[in-house]
Amino acid sequence: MDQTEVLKPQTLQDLIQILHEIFSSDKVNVEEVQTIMESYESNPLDWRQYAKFDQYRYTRNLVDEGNGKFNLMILCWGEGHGSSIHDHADAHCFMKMLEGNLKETLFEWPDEKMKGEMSKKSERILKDNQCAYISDSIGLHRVENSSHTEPAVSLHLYSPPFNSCQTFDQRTGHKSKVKMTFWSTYGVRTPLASTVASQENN
Ligand SMILES: N[C@@H](CS(=O)O)C(=O)O
Ligand SMILES: [Fe+2]
Repeated sequence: MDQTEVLKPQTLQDLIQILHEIFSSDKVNVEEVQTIMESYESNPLDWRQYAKFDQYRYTRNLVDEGNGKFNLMILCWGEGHGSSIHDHADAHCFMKMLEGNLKETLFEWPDEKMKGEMSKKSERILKDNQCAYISDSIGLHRVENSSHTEPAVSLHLYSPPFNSCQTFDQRTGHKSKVKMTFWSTYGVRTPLASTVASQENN
């Protein structure tokens, strides 16, 4: 057993340091990462500086760039917020609950030749400190905070990092490529002006 497998991170900073050690090797052991992420007991004092919500949709807030090996981010889900059905660009995706609950619905990849309703594989509720794992070989998912009264906060690790993915229309299976952005980086809100300006220049 590696040393990292027996360490329990006491803080988010601790967890980040352990993740750096794990990912410095070329082979990722999915179970090891999942166990370490699950063993961190969420303390809002560790992460509240990153937890920035939007009124209309879930936000993605970058916490650490993992020496180029992974992106670690905090996602903030207001009441009723949810994602589209999407893939994960051939990356490993770990998703740990920091606060509240999220519903994850798994879907099969649609058959390119056959249009029609996408098939649901399963669904589950992710709760306190639980860490889920998904990759494109497992399938596609939609994530939702179905609570009308409680927000939810989750910690996501993607390796290798990516900034676009595909989203899918549940009724037809039709896919589109979307760019993903950060609402904040290292606790600082992404300037809106820079995005607007660069779009105007194109
Ligand atoms: N993969 C999604 C979040 S989730 O629904 O798993 C994202 O990075 O925005
Ligand atoms: Fe996802």
